[in-house]
Amino acid sequence: MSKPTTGDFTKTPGWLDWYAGPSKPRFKLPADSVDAHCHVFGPGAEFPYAPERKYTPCDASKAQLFALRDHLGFGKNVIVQATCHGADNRALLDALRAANGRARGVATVKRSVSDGELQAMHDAGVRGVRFNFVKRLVDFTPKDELLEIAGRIAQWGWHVVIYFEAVDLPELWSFFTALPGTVVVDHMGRPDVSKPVDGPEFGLFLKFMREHGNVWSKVTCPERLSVTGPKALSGEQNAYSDVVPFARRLVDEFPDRVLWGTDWPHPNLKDHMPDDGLLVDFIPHIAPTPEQQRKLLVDNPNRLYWGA
Ligand SMILES: O=C(O)c1cc(C(=O)O)oc(=O)c1
Repeated sequence: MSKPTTGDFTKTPGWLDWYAGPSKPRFKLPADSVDAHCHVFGPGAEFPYAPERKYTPCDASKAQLFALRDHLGFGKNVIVQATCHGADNRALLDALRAANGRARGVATVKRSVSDGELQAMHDAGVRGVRFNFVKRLVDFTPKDELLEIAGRIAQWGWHVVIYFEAVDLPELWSFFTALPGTVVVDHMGRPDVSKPVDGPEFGLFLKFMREHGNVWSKVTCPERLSVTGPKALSGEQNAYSDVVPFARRLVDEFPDRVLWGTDWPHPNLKDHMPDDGLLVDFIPHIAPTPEQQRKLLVDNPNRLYWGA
């Protein structure tokens, strides 16, 4: 793979670039596996970062993403609009159009988006919108605007992706449970994995999924959630073992409503950048059986994003 570039923008101080030269995973992904959470950044010279962004990344182009897909052994990608592009979805749409049907997208839109723009996004492969409640990433959007968007996108059969911190779930509960259609949670609702998996915080998330059959979860981002590691570097085959019980609980209890993705190029990591090959080797720890692996990597994402 090529190396990350800086483009015309100055990166946020301390920015960690994606890992160049990831290892080949030992875990062999089933045929037609989907990396169901990843991003493209710019390149900034072609697709400028949004003025309202909270960070400036290194570039992470569609060609680099597709090279990683092929290297790791995925068949397809779901590309999620990154907050550094705000509601300007041009980089996302460009990547989707270049993917020859091998990528779907999740966009970020404002109330001012027209039906014609939504249709063009659908034609390019967008199948959802992302609502972000992580305060370090976005400014607040009024809930009535989000509900209006959620109502409009239903015409195209799209779903809503939500990103929030576990501590904020109680306050967001009534809004989330009022959302129509399928709702996909990013990164397991960001549990504090130093708390018990059977404790009240993760218990509330489990209740959310148990009581609402329309709610799915990405069992992603161990590199973000882990407190004690070990890190996915230097050939480590048991990376992020403190995150395993949380992800495994979701895969065990909701095998038909979980998705997995790399989260490449891993925005805003502070401590280290994982080797994406070793991240793939995390999968059999959270989905030990071939049936769980097939649902997580093949059946669920293909059903949700390709209608298969
Ligand atoms: O935790 C994060 O910093 C993060 C940021 C973004 C984004 O900026 O879109 O997306 C993610 O999935 C995770």
